[in-house]
Amino acid sequence: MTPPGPGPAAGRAGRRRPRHPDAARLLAFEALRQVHADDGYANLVLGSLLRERELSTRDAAFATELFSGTCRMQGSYDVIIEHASGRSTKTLQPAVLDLLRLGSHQLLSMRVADHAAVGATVDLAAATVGRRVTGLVNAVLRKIGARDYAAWVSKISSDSPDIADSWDELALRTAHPRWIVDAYAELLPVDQVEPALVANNLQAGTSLVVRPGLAEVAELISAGAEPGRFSPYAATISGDPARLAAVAEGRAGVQDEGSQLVALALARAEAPDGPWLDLCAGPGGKSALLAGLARQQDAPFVASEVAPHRARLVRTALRGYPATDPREVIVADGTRPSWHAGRFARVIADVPCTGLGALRRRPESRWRRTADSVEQLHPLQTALLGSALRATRPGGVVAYVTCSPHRRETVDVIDEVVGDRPDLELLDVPALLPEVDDAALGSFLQLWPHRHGTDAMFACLIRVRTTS
Ligand SMILES: C[S@@+](CC[C@H](N)C(=O)[O-])C[C@H]1O[C@@H](n2cnc3c(N)ncnc32)[C@H](O)[C@@H]1O
Repeated sequence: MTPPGPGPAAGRAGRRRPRHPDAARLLAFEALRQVHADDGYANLVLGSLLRERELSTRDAAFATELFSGTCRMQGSYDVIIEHASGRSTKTLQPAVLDLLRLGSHQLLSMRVADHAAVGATVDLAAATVGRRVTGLVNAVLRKIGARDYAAWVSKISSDSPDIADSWDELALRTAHPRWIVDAYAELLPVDQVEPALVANNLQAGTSLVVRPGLAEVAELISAGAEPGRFSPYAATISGDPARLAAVAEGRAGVQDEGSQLVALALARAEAPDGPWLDLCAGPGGKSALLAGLARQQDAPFVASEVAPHRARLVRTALRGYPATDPREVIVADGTRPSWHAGRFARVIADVPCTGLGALRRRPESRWRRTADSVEQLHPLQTALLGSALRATRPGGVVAYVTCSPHRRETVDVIDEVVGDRPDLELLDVPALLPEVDDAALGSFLQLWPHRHGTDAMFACLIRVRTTS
């Protein structure tokens, strides 16, 4: 990628007269400030700034990589910035820290020449924070540029008393907080921990889903998409999916294949006739697939969501289905249901979770979440699963789903809620998805980006027996 930016004079960045910052770096800086100062979501912030600024395709691609990559790598860059500056990042003005992170990403992870990375970041510092910080930014970035990323990791690992073991070194090298490395190490064979972490740093492709009964994969393929790997409803595409008529008309949408597979498993399980329920529906990806699958079985479908604005997104996701009953999408707290116990034949509880399985799509989230987030979510996850089970009729099936592989959000919740209750039976999820290899965690499904190219979705299917 050819970087926008200053010419050779930038090598004397500290002394020369600053230039106007280029539009791509300015956008990346403003987006980063919105994420850090205003708690914005990286994908939403970036999308809205790109729409507002109308950069050229090349500049938009540069700004996207600079911003998203900086968000993803920031914890490791902070360690490098502390070493290079000899001070804690807590003593730096937050906007200056963001400038140093952006400069670090250009120096250590993008193919931007050192003089251009330093010079353009100094220009950005002068235009945004003020000339008084340009000397500091220049000096720190020059030190950082003296080594490549691997050399910084090995220097810090060998110098630092903070780096206690090889997991710490792996955390620094792959830019993950240590608690996430520990969670992965508990879940995976030792030789797969690094590939799994590395996969979180790779760009996820755009995966599409066709709404059953409204479009066929063949239509997407004839418009330039490739067939998906596992799901019969999936296709992948490069470029803007909104250009496809099926997507624009709500007959297809963007959805990771992992999400498709867990919905498919629920639809394939044996269950009595009767209505289906999505207990935690917003923004509606799984609802849109399940609504089509339910229609194929002549089953009524209800999507329930606690947040009104997310319920509106569910309605939008379902807009392709003709004559959708307005009662198909309701706003309700799934832990205090407004429906009778035992009403539904199939229920999906895709509960709020840390999203540790979708880190490749949410660049900032690994640094925002903490080990405490996992504990904080646990009571809601168990309450929602309990509620899903109460909503299910005898013989019916509940899918408990997370886009996190963390044990506390998956197996521990099942153990706690299902335990050895004789009225509940765990179904073999991988057996319902024979097209997917290497995804069995006992009777549960656990997908992984490095194995399946999907998000790390977890799914458990539970049948409510007729008698206890
Ligand atoms: C992981 S997301 C669901 C994703 C969705 N199934 C999809 O595929 O698009 C979890 C959802 O649960 C909702 N939620 C949180 N607490 C809830 C509750 N008590 N009752 C119902 N929904 C809840 C959140 O607002 C969020 O939209």
